[in-house]
Amino acid sequence: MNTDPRQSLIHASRQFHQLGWMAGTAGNLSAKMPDNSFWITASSKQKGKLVLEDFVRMSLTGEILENPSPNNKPSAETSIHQAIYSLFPDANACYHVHSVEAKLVSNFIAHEQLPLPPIEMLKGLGIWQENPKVYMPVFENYLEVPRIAEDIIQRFKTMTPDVPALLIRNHGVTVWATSPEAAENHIELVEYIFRYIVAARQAGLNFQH
Ligand SMILES: CSC[C@@H](O)[C@@H](O)C(=O)COP(=O)(O)O
Ligand SMILES: [Zn+2]
Repeated sequence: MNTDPRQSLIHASRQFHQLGWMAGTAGNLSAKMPDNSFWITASSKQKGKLVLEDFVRMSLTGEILENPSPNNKPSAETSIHQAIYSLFPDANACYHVHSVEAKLVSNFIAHEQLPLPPIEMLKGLGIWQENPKVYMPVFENYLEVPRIAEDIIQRFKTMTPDVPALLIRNHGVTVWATSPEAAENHIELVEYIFRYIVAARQAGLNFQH
């Protein structure tokens, strides 16, 4: 990460908005600067129309370091981005979107792990086994977002997720990666996988591990 990532975040946000994954003000994106601070979308901005002023630069411990517009507040879900950066030091970008499919698949299981289909796309998420049996962690959704962040920290202290992604039930997906471009790729891959899971269920296919 050598430069201001905001243009990459604006580009990704517009793409995701057009795909229906960041409808209205839904979702939030962040990416780190070389000094380990991170730019994150300001809360309640329309995600199809972001401009450079619609971001806040934060420290990893949650202080506002730079705010181009006095009315900006950091994303309501900043604590989740902080949790990801503290757990995964190689993560330089963290993207969170709200697709219909992410919400649907989070309801296909009652427990904490969603089985993923053994499809080729998993390679893009770092899974190179034949017929892999891998899962995506699912967290409960709470109105109080720091409670979700705390659950993420507690669970990932004792287990490493199979893929760099997590679902929040009835809410959306969060991915992390070494760069904004890689995070955009991860979002596209997990959303493809969610669409596949929904379609497989409609077709009566069962790939439970
Ligand atoms: C459309 S409301 C969605 C919010 O509650 C939240 O889940 C979200 O993703 C966006 O919150 P924000 O504070 O704008 O980053
Ligand atoms: Zn959200």
